[in-house]
Amino acid sequence: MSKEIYENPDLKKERQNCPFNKEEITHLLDGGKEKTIERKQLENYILSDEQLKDAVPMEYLSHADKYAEELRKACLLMHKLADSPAGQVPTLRALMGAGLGSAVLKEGNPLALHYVMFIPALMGQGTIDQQAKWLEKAYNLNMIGTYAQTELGHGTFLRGLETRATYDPKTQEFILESPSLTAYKWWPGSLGKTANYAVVMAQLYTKGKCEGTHPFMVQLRDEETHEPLPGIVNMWLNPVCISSYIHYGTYVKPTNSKLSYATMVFVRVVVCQDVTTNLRKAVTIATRYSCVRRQSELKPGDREPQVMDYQAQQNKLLPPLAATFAFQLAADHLWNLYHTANNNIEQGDLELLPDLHGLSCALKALCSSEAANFVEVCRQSCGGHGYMSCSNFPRIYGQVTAAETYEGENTVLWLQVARYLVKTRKEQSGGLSVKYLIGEEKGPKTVDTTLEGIVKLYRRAAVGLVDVAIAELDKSGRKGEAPHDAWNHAAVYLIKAAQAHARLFVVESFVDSLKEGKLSAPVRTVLSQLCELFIIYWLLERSGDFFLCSNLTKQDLLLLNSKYVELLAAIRPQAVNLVDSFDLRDEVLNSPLGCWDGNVYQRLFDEAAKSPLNQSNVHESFHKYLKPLLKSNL
Ligand SMILES: CCCCCCCCCCC/C=C/C(=O)SCCNC(=O)CCNC(=O)[C@H](O)C(C)(C)COP(=O)(O)OP(=O)(O)OC[C@H]1O[C@@H](n2cnc3c(N)ncnc32)[C@H](O)[C@@H]1OP(=O)(O)O
Ligand SMILES: Cc1cc2nc3c(=O)[nH]c(=O)nc-3n(C[C@H](O)[C@H](O)[C@H](O)COP(=O)(O)OP(=O)(O)OC[C@H]3O[C@@H](n4cnc5c(N)ncnc54)[C@H](O)[C@@H]3O)c2cc1C
Repeated sequence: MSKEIYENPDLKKERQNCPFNKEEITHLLDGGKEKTIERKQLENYILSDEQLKDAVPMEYLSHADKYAEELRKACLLMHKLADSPAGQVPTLRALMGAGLGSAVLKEGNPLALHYVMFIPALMGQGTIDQQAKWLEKAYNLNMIGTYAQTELGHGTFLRGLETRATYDPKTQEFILESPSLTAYKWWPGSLGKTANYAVVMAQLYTKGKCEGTHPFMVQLRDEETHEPLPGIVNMWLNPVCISSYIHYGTYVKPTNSKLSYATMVFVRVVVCQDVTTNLRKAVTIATRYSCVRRQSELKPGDREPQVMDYQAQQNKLLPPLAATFAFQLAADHLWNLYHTANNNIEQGDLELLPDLHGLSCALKALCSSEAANFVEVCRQSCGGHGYMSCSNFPRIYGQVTAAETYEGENTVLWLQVARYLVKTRKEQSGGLSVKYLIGEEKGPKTVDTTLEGIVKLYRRAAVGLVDVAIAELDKSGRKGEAPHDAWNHAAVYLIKAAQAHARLFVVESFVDSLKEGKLSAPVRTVLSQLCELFIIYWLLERSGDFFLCSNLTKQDLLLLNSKYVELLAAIRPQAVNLVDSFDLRDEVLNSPLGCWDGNVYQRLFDEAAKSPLNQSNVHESFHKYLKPLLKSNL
């Protein structure tokens, strides 16, 4: 007789009479029906392998054992690549980030940097000959690389990196050295124990002149023994300059000195998608749990309600739910810009490089910071159980907050965006992502609170805040301040302008995607409600920006607040159906709170029982420490 599949009755009720086709949203998020089929086949292929399952929860292993266990599984995954039903590239993409990969490698993939930074650096900056020499070796895993840029003393200020690569024309070699403790490469993933090669960013010196930071291929460890090569600690020999600009001993300047930063741009684009995947996990866990959890008393004398029925809980969870769609659609637009810009750059056309740099900085900073805030709200919305390690919130939060720092610390990236906006506004130039700075909203500044009217408010705020920042810079200039001082003293305004620019891009991506998308009426309805909820939410959160730059009134704000709470109530009944549409398997969620069947309490209990401390009634430490204390009559 088939085993009855348990489904929490409340979740079961939530799923009845869903007014839209969940699979249609799944296909939209996957990029089409075929992609969904491919993803599910790959998930089955990976998650059915018993050797990839953890014998004990990772949190109970030592640091060294965690590393060894993750490396064991990472290597096993690489062996499985060849037979993957989805092909190598889609499989690698799925295994590197917060999705399928995190279901197997819960503490992180020791080989991630090899694929996410080392190989892209070779592809983006290596010469044809260098690619011929190294790419096949890297793809065949005959070498494991990392991307070593950050030093103990410098991570942000690349022009301040201390590692030097001095070209010796006699031997036609580069001597790499870390001249000081603060020059030691620090932070690069896999550098400690896994990688035997690295792309090292170093200041290139030739003929006594510093030509700025350039990438170098450096062998770190013996390919057989894995022992660090002699002198690897503070003097690295025999590196090779990647995309060498040394031609017969003479340095030839690249067409754009920032092309050596291209790998970072690529990862910033990828990070937007990855933090969105993590946010989707957090929202799914919190939403399902909030429909299983019953607590307190809403109507006196009634049964304890599902906590999702509190407006306060909806206010916590529905904006992040909407954000997962907003960030996904914006990341898709950015990805398309990346491909267009990269294809142009390969033809020598660098025109889109500033747009790509500006937008990738803006979106990486916005998606990572907003996702981090939203993940924490999701964690808090689950009360004490959200605080448990097994809830998976601590791990998700750690991964998303890391993205606020790596690949360019967010504040620094916001200032890069501001630099790009100020320059664009002043030159009335700029391409794709600042089109509205040129064609700013003309006409009366009256406010209408329709979707189109709200988008116009975002445009006014984006342009207006750039103009406020420029006015601050000009005011400082008139007081005789040097440009760098004026820039520093306008930082608060500059960052506000950059953030408003990023939010406008996300809002327009969401609205445009719904306009252009071939969606069924029911899906369009629910996604339009999420879109309107999200853009009103952000407006209410940042109302000061809008008061500063438009004729928004107190009445308008009260009207928008009423619209907001109406939308909370309208979307509430579809919350579980929307997160079900993400189609995230329990193994990917890796949380008793978010499991599809809602069997939360039994799974929490089973997780607690796995703790080593719960394998005996009295831990040995009692006899060593506590018992003597109890007897000591202090
Ligand atoms: C499916 C897979 C999922 C994977 C999941 C993700 C896993 C990710 C793992 C990542 C691990 C982490 C890796 C790292 O952290 S690697 C190290 C990252 N470090 C950084 O990002 C450093 C940040 N700092 C910088 O980028 C630069 O120092 C900074 C831009 C801040 C300043 O550089 P610089 O001082 O040289 O430049 P200026 O500010 O003076 O500007 C000069 C002009 O150059 C333009 N510019 C600057 N950067 C770029 C760029 N990257 N591309 C293009 N153009 C650039 C800038 O706009 C100026 O132009 P104008 O003169 O025209 O204004
Ligand atoms: C999980 C993780 C993985 C990483 N992986 C790698 C890797 O694989 N390879 C690699 O090379 N690096 C890696 N890094 C390092 C990462 O790239 C750096 O930490 C990051 O670039 C920030 O630089 P920093 O640490 O020097 O911070 P700092 O720049 O020292 O930041 C400290 C403070 O100074 C502020 N600040 C700095 N400059 C300015 C400015 N111009 N204006 C205003 N404020 C400023 C910052 O906003 C911040 O508040 C990783 C980091 C993390 C957390």
